[in-house]
Amino acid sequence: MNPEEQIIDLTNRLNQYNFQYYQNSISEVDDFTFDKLLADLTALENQYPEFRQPDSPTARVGGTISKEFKTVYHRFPMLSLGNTYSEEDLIEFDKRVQKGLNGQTYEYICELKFDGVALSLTYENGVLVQGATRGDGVRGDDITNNIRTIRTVPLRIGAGHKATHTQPESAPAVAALPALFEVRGEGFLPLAEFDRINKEREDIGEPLLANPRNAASGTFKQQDSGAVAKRRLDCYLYSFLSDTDIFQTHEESLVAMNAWGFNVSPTWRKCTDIQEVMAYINEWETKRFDLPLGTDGIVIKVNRYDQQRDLGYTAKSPRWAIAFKYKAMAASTELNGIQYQVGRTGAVTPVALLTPVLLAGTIVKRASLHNANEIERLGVMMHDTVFVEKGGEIIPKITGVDLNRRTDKSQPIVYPTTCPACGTALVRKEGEAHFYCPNEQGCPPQRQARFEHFIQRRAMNIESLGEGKIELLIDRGLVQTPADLYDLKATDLLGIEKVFLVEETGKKRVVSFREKTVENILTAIERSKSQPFANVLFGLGIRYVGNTTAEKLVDYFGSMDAIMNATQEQLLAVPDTGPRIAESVVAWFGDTANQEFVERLRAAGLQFVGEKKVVEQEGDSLTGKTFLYTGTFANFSREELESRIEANGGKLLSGISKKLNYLIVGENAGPSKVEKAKKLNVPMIGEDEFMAMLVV
Ligand SMILES: NC(=O)c1ccc[n+]([C@@H]2O[C@H](COP(=O)([O-])OP(=O)(O)OC[C@H]3O[C@@H](n4cnc5c(N)ncnc54)[C@H](O)[C@@H]3O)[C@@H](O)[C@H]2O)c1
Ligand SMILES: [Zn+2]
Repeated sequence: MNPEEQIIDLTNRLNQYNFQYYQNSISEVDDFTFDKLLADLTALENQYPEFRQPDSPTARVGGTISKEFKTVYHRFPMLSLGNTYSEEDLIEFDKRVQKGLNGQTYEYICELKFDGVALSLTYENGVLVQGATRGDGVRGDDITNNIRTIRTVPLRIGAGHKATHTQPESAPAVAALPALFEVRGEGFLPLAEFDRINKEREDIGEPLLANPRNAASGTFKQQDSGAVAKRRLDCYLYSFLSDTDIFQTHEESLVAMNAWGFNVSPTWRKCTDIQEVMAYINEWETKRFDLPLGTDGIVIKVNRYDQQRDLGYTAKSPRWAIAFKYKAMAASTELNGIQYQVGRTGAVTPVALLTPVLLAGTIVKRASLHNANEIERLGVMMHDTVFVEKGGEIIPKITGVDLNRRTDKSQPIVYPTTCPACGTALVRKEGEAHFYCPNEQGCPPQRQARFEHFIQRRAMNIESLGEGKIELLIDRGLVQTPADLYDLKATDLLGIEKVFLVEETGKKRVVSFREKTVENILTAIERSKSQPFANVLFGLGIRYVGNTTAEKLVDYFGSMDAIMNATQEQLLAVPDTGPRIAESVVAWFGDTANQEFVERLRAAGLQFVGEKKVVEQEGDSLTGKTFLYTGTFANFSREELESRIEANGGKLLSGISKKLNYLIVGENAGPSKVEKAKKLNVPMIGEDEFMAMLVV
């Protein structure tokens, strides 16, 4: 390729990566590769400015705005940051700052570079009035409703908010706040929350989220803020902007924001020279893994605002700041074996067993390999030397094979064709990454996991049976299915015990049923009979039926019998229920073993009817008509709108199809829905027209 072709090629590739990253929350390459390509393009453009493309990613903030949200213009542009992976570049940056400031003294503030999504929050008279994404830097998406779900974001400043941590310096009083100001920060999904969501997804058979950053970005872009609230997003604020300057330095603004109740990470530090910056970088290289969120580097900012102004901006980023990015922590070690774990839904997950190696401060012995495709993609063989990396995630992953160190010892990995636990031939459905053991009733790990699912707090809440006790009951033949729990008697349990060998530590652990334990367990089992129906439905362990779906099904159908007898068609009418869920529910209740299981639970006295907000029939003016809505309404909340539709005999559909009779269009309607409705000639009505239909 000649330089021009190279420039065009790089421009197109980077624009495509940007599009996937910002629009679809997908990383097609890792950040290091992306940054390297961008640096290559910058160098080429400097050398051959005549070939530079008008849509070059080197001069623009990478994001875009989306059609689903209202577009808002930023009062102050939201820029990117220059970045580097090397200390030499940092020294260069420091020299540029020194030169730019003509010999004045200066200080830096170092902060962690939080790996999430840039957010801008606008406050008017102390009240949060707008929350937006960075978008293309000039315009962003208005995601105020989603940002309001973040508990640490104050909706009003000054009213009863406390600093998240104490700082020695004194901060200005809230009274000093200008009537209009903006704070900026990084929205993120805490690692523990990311883990929790993925466990839950694994539990109900959903594909796992790739990493916390992309998960956060995807979550902020969801239309349903109720769903957003369920993922406990968080946000660290790191910048304050207003028309009138109330601070002289960045440091003052951090201290004040914290004092006013904004969530400011306490990890920042003032550094008087670049050596101190280096020390900060070294200190946080491994310490950052103890933080509750993913970080990918540190940000260095000139402290004084007047000096920031003197240094100014490029088209894309401030000259007074730079990001130093850590290369992903990698280590190489030998792959000794693969453990194939069978989950509750029968999905087989390979886990790599490694020669223990030190990585980012912890000893790593296991790494995730996801599925058979991943093994193939990596081209990894048994006894290969592999690279393990710790990125934003908690579990390290294998990122590649050191082919230079492959020897005759390396053996192809033969993916099992039968279940490692029960020997049944594995199956793989079209379009699925996992192999499954279809022996749902008889496969021991599946059975065990079904119990664990059933007893969890959000299902039947019999957690006193956790930690090896279920295993023991199964072992002794006391229970086969969770329904058997309801037949247990004190005399069955008293005195049984088992000694487990804990693999990790090599120590023994005794699980025994003493009098007190037995009493607790039986009480919890008895109490579980009054757990709400939605918990029971979730506890059944139907694939794809998580908590939220269970609640929606219960709200819609009201009883177990109605759900058992529902056709796919009827299930599809439940809000947010697609064909995948509908099929899975019908298939599950069609199985005779499952039917018997359900009947035994009924006999045991579990709740089979929803504490239904019984929709009181108001009339039948909407009978036979189907509805869907988009946007927000002056007279109804979403819930009210839904119940009014039902109360008047109408049906809510989950998506736009030819079957839809009316799309009710509110304020801030989703343009994609409107477009689709137009395409399919679905009549669109406003709130007033809908209200008129109710009265008829
Ligand atoms: N893998 C991919 O396909 C892909 C594609 C596009 C972008 N990217 C990654 O994203 C980067 C570009 O994104 P960018 O333009 O947002 O730049 P950036 O993420 O490197 O830096 C700017 C951002 O840093 C964030 N930030 C975190 N902590 C901060 C702090 N303490 N102070 C100030 N800002 C802080 C802010 O959100 C800010 O917008 C690339 O360098 C690349 O690493 C990756
Ligand atoms: Zn099996």
